[in-house]
Amino acid sequence: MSDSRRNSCKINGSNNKTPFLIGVSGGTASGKSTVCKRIMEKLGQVNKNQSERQVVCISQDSFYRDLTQAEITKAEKGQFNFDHPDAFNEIYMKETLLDILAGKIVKIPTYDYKNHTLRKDEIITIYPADVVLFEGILVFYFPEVRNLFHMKLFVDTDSDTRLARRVPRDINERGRDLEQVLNQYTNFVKPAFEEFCSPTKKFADVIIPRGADNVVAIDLIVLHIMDIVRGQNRMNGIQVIAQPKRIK
Ligand SMILES: Nc1ncnc2c1ncn2[C@@H]1O[C@H](COP(=O)(O)OP(=O)(O)O)[C@@H](O)[C@H]1O
Ligand SMILES: Nc1ccn([C@@H]2O[C@H](COP(=O)(O)O)[C@@H](O)[C@H]2O)c(=O)n1
Repeated sequence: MSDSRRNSCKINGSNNKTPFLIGVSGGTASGKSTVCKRIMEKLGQVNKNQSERQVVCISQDSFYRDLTQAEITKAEKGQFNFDHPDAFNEIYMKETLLDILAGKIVKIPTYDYKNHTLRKDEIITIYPADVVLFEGILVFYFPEVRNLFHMKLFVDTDSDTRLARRVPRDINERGRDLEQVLNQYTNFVKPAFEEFCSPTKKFADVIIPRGADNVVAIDLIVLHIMDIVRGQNRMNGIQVIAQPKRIK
């Protein structure tokens, strides 16, 4: 990220500052969303509505590409590879992040895991924020996306734990059955993690072992975010809710 991109820029006649953009990657069910939630909680953002938030979180799943009918039929049998980079719309992802960095208001569809489609009727509006978290399995895979982040976090949770979390989540929340979840995991999720996601760990600035359980790491990250945002004189509404314990 060049210094010029970090600095204030003039968009639509008003002075907007570039949000601090944080990428959060890690394998499926490693705790990416939970880590983002903890960061937002500690920055006092959770009980605010979207337009008032100074810290917002976006999922890479909103950038899955539209599937053909034949691909949807495969997906319904657990035979479509959602863990391969080709499953994503890289251009839309990059352009959206560039718009966010330019201080524009962006509208992003939510993702419907039951039907394998983007929910164009359920749109999240992202208003200019001080800090934007972008989480997903392959957020560091695409170089032009990766290079946009000011800070890169990798949530490192062992694969047994991740599978043990994914099975009940996919059955209870994503409308899958056990056989489908295990087949998809064995045929696509695990091999793609090893080929595409795990190698991107080397790009991370901070690796968070054990995800949201790692309170020390999350507190340090929150303090760093505070320092950066404060240094840019952009502390409009952020306040730290939980200060880390100091060593006496
Ligand atoms: N530290 C944790 N301890 C226990 N369960 C967790 C923990 N972190 C996440 N989970 C659970 O595991 C599942 C996946 O977590 P999530 O944060 O959504 O992962 P990801 O965003 O990486 O897919 C969710 O059901 C979540 O509640
Ligand atoms: N229609 C879909 C789309 C994605 N997946 C799986 O979701 C995983 C990514 O989300 P996490 O919250 O687990 O990071 C990814 O591993 C895909 O396999 C899906 O099953 N169906």
